[in-house]
Order: sequence, then structure tokens, then C-alpha cells
Amino acid sequence: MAKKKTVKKTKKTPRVPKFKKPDFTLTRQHRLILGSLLMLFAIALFIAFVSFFFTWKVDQSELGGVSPSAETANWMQKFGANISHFFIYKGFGVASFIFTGLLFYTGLHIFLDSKKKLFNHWFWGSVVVIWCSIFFSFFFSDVSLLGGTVGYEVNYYLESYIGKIGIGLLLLFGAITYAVLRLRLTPESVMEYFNRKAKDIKDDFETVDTTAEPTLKEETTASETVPSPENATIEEATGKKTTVATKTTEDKSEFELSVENLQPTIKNHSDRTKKDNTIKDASFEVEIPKDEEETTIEVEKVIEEKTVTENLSDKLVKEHGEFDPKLELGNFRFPTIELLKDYTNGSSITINQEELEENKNQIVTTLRNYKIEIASIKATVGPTVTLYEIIPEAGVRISKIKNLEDDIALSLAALGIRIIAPMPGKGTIGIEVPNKKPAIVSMRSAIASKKFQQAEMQLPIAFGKTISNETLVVDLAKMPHLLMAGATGQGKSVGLNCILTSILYKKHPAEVKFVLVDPKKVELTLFNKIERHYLAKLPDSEEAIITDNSKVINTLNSLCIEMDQRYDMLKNAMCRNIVEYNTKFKARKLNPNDGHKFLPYIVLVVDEFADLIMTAGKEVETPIARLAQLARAIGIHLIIATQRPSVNVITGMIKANFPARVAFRVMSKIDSRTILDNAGADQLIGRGDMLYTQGNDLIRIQCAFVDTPEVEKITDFIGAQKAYPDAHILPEYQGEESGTSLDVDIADRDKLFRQAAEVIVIAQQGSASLLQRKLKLGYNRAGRIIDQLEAAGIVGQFEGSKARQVLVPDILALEQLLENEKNG
Ligand SMILES: Nc1ncnc2c1ncn2[C@@H]1O[C@H](COP(=O)(O)OP(=O)(O)OP(=O)(O)O)[C@@H](O)[C@H]1O
Repeated sequence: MAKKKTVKKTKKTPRVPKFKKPDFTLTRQHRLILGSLLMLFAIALFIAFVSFFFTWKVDQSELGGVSPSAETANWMQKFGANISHFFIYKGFGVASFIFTGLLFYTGLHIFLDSKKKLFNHWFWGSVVVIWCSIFFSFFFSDVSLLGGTVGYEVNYYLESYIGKIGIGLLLLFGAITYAVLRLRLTPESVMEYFNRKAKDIKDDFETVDTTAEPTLKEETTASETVPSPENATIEEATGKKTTVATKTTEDKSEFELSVENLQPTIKNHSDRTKKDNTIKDASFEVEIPKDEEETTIEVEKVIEEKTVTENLSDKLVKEHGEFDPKLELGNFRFPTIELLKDYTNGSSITINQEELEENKNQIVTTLRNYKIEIASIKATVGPTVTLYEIIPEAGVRISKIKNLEDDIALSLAALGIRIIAPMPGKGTIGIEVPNKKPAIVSMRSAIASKKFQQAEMQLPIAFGKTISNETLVVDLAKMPHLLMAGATGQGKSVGLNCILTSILYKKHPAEVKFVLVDPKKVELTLFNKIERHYLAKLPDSEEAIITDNSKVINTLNSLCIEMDQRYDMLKNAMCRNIVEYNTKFKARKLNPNDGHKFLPYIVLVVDEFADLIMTAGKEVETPIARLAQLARAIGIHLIIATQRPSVNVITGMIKANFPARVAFRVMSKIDSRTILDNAGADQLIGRGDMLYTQGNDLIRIQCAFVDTPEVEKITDFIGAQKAYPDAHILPEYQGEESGTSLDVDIADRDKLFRQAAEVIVIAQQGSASLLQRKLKLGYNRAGRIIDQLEAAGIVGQFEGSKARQVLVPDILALEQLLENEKNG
């Protein structure tokens, strides 16, 4: 007999409440209040200080306490009189005004929640207050209000130690220290400032000069004859080089005279100030050659580069806010939960105690028949199956229980029993037994679950419920591609609808686009209604949903082009993945004029993949494998569903790139191994019962059920709303000419056909590379011409690495052949 063991729950020790640190950080409201209080206080202080200078004499007697009730003359009454007396008279004199400034600045700082440091302002402000106080007391010792008591006392004290000269030098030292440390002045920077100012004035002057009258002569060309000074040519080069040719003379005196004549023009210029003229005259003396020789002075103007301190993207964000990809369909409304049916009728999974007891007894007796004793058993009731977790007595081999799978199934008279031995991470053995009355997991409950609603994922999918009744929400973007298999009628199409519906409930049309391949032509047709919202298609195609296998190849190759383009965009933007890229784009750091745009996710759904592989083979497998290997970073995700999970459909290359897999019920263990690398899918019970893996553990899930009428309601709801003008257009793909159609029409021949034929016949060598060299053609065009030559009977068939045979012996024969062709 099995010993009964009672497992006692260990009592948790009550937690000792931790000491919580008081939080001194100010909230926004606190800051607004405190900030404005300080600013208003500063204003009050300022008013009090100003009025103090007019009223202090009157008020001082009041402050003395002779008649405390009497009115004060200060504009801020007693408060003003007292505080001004304290700061100005007893304190720092007129320099106290600096405190009002500091106080106001501090208030503003708090009000605006500025991140700048305040300490520096207060430190240097206080230094200036003390310095001013000493300074004023030193120079205006008889005006007590200017320096205040502090200034007076300090002066008095210092005078006895270092004398008046010492104080003067000390003040000077203080001023220098302040200039160097606070204002960061150096002799160089001061000099530079003055030089720049002088240059600016000079530049202004030159500008006025050149625009006003063409008078200044910096370069004289003696050889040229110019009729009069009025016809003088002024050349303004980049460096503002002014070249004026005046009347040429051999006579020096006349030359000088013409300059002399020019001077008064400047002097008398109406707008010019006297100061300007002086500077200009001075420059004349410098620049105009006094001797006979031709002298050219070319002064290149130094153009100072302006530094841009403001970041353009910050400015754009400040002006327009972050880029919002959803703006075009700003009023888009997500489908409501009411569109989905509630299959549970309000009641959740019911626990049938009798059934539980019965199954437990069956398990215990079956195992006991095989001499396996159980230490404890625990049941978790899921929507379609119940998990019995058993802990066998010490010494029982796990493999022994695993081998009894069929026997337990037989004794429980139930299909779909799965034994998980051991349960990963639990130290128990799990036996999953289907419920007699399975509950439907409605899509409504999955969408309404908190887990899904709060999911911060790129492409969230609410798959259904686990055995412990938790909604499984996974991110397709993290998978990053999904392989789905299951025998016919086991819930694959419902599974695909469940994925698409989940995304429709969470993602705006601007954020995701679907490329749907549906060879069965019926499963995904409903999504046609949301073509202009959510679907992507090739430029020349009528319907977005692809039902023709031959078009799939073009679409897949087009997606490969899209992938390459996106990689280029990411490279140019120096981003590693689509999330970084889109974040940067939204922050207006990428210029749309450089080809940047917001990138929506693209989800490619291929139903009946086996069918596709059978008809198109490698042509489909290669782009699928390419996309699966590379597309994850740029936001293209693949969902591939198939009925037949055989190895020639799900090849090694595809499997390696699809770590996330879903298996509905399959017919054999081999199929289960092909899809999951594990047995188990053959023991599922169908109707949405599925196993999900993302590369590690297998999770049994009851897929959420969404029926066709529900999908129709959702697509109707979305389809009725304002849409984009067209579906999302994928890049154009120029399919290679399929095969070599040897009956090429004469009219379709290449323009260089005849020339090429001559080259080939003369050389008696039928190779495309010869044409490439002689006629300077690209590889594809040369190949096409060779095909046309073959069709015309000029060269023989393709013979692998050997050059083709030339069937026409000479040019004469060629001409005859082409002539016959024309007539015939
Ligand atoms: N999650 C589910 N919950 C309840 N019933 C389901 C679920 N999924 C599927 N079924 C039932 O199974 C039937 C078949 O499902 P579905 O059409 O998805 O199968 P399929 O695998 O796509 O088949 P085929 O490959 O032939 O298209 C559905 O009509 C529904 O009655």
C-alpha cells in the first residue's frame, strides 16, 4: 500500500517592513508653487529695496521702536523697511540688489525645472556682493547706503592692517580674479575681441564703399584703356576683392590726380559719417601705391565660419513634435472587443471533480499494475486537457513510466495522452489527459486578457491558453519567424487567423503590413477588405492576396529587394535594427530627403507551403531562406504553414532559421519529429490543441478560437474606415525570362542581333563572352542574343562549359539564311 504523505506548506516568515527612505524630490506641482513663491518674493524685495532709498530716513526712526504701530513709509510697509534695513543698511549696501536677482533666478530655475547648477551663481553672486560692498565703502565712505555696514567694517578693519593702498590693490586683485575665473577673460581673448570689432567696422566700411560708388582702386592695369572712371569695372570675387580700373595714363601725376578726384566723392557721400571717412582716408594712404610701379594688393577676406550650436533635429522636434507615422490615418479606430464572440457564455473552465477522481484512480491503479508506486499526485485543469503531475516513490525509473504511455491511454480509454517525463524544472512526471468536455478558448478572452492588453511588444500574438489557464502572449518580432504544421482540419487556419487578429487589435496600419499568400484561395480572402489599410503588394498586381504560385516567386524576390534596401537605410542611419531606426526617424534625426522613411513591420504569411515548394521548388526556397536568415533585424517576419511537414518541404535550411514552431495534431511521430524535433504532436487531440516551442521547452496550448464570421466583422470594421490610397507597394522585381523560349519572334530580336550573328560567324565561336567583349554588352543581354541566335539556327545548343557550335560556315551563308527568314 502506498504510504500517504502529507506535504506541509512551509510557513513564510512575515516580512519585516523595510525602512523607507524619505523622498525629497519635488513634484511638478511643488516646483511650480515654490518657484513662483521665490520669484514673487524677489520682486517684493526689489520694490522694498528701491523704496528704501527714498524712505529710509523716515523709517529708521520707526524701526528704532519709538512708536511701533506708526505707519512706515516704505512701499512694502514694515516688511520692506525691516528687510531693506537689514540688507542695505546693516548688510551690503546697494550690492544687496544682486540678492534679489539671484533669488528671482532661483525661483525661475525651480519653476522651469531647469537642470543647470545653481551653486555657481550663488557663490559668485555673493563674492560680487562683498566686493561691491567693500568697493563702495572704500570710494564713497561718506554715503553709508552704498557700501552698507559690512563694507564699512571690513574697510575699517583692513585699513589698519594694509592701509588704503593695500585695499585698493586688494580690490583690483579681486576684480582680476573674477574676470579670469568667472568671465574667463585672458589678454588674448580681449585682444581678439578688439581686433574683431575693428575688422567688423572695416568690413562694414568696405561694403558701403563698394555698393555706394565704384571708387576704390586697389589694382591698376596700365595696359588696358578704359574710357572714363564711370565705366570702371568692379569685380567682386569671393574674397571681396575689389578691382577697379581707372583711366590709364602714362603720366604719374594724372594717375594721382584721378585718385585725388575720387577722395572727395567719398568724403561727400551723404550717408557717410565723419568717422567713416577718416578710416577710409587712412586706408587710402595705405593701399594706394605712391610709386610708379604697378602694384596689386589682393586682400582675401577671411570668412569666419559660423558654428551651429543648435541641433537641427532638436529644433524640428521642438517646432513640430516627434514624427507621428499614424498621423495620416489619425482617426483610425482599433476594432472593439464586442466584435468577437464569447464562447464561454461567461463561465470559465469547470472542474469536474468526479472526472478528476476517476482519472486519478485509473492512473494510480495502472501504474500499480506495473509495480510503480506513487508518492503524490496533483492535478491542473486546463481548457482541453488536465495535467496530472505525479511524484513516484524513490527508486522508480522514469523510462519505465514513459514506456507505459500506451497502457495508461488504454486504461483511461482516452486519446491524446501525453507523458512528460520529467517535467522540465519541476521534478515531477506529467501526464496530460484530455477533458471529457473541452472548453473553447475564445479569441475574445485572449484579446481581453491583461497580459495581451498590457503587452509592450512589437508584434504581440495572443495564441491561446496554457494548461494552467494563462494566456500565452508572444512577440512575433522576437521569434523571429514561425513555422506551423498540422494535419488537415486540426486548426491551422484558425491559428493563422488568431495571429492576424491579434496584430490587428494591437497595431496601427502605419506600423505593420501583411503579405498574404493563400494558394487555397479561401482562407485569407476576408483580409482583402483591409487591403488599403494593412496589406502590401507588388506594384503591378491587382489583388493584394496572392493566390497564384507563380506570383509568389516575384513577391518573395521583391521582399528580398525590400530587405536589401532597408539594410542600406539602416547602414546609412547607423542603426542596428528597425526599432533603433524608427526611433531615430521619429526623433527627426533622419532626413526624408535622403531616402529615409518610417518602416512598418512586414509579416509574410504563407499558407500551404508544401504546395508551393512542390510547384516552385528552389525558386521559392532560396528567397525564403534568405529572408529567414537576414530579415529579422529589418522587420520582415515570416509565418509559414503547411499540412505536410515532410523533410522535403521543411528542409534543413528552412528549419534552421525557424526556431519558433507550432504543431497542431499530426498523423505520425515522424511528422511530429520533423516539425518539433520531438514526439508529441501526434498525441494531440486536434481542434486547436497545439504544441508551441521557441527553441527550448514545448508548451501545450489550446489555440484561441476565432471563427470566420468574427474575422469578417473585424475586417468590415476596419475596411469601413478611411484608408490609404493604395496598399503598401513593395519594390518592383523584374523576373528573369523564364526558361529559354527558342521560338523567339523575329520582331522581338535584339537590335544588335545581326551584328552579333556576324561576329559569331566570323569568329566561328558561339560564346556569350565573345559578344560581351566585341559588342560591349552586359552578360544578360549577350545571353539573350545567344538564345536568339540558337532559335534562328545560327548556333547550336548549350553544351555546358564548351562554346556552342556555330552552324553557319561563313558570312555569305548567314546573309542567305537571314534573307530566307525574311521572305519565309
Ligand atoms: N482553437 C480551436 N478551438 C476550437 N475548435 C477549433 C479550433 N481550431 C479549429 N477548431 C475546429 O476545427 C475545425 C477545422 O479548423 P481549421 O479550418 O483551422 O483546420 P485546418 O487545419 O486549417 O484545416 P485545413 O488544413 O484543411 O484548412 C474548425 O472549423 C473548428 O471547428
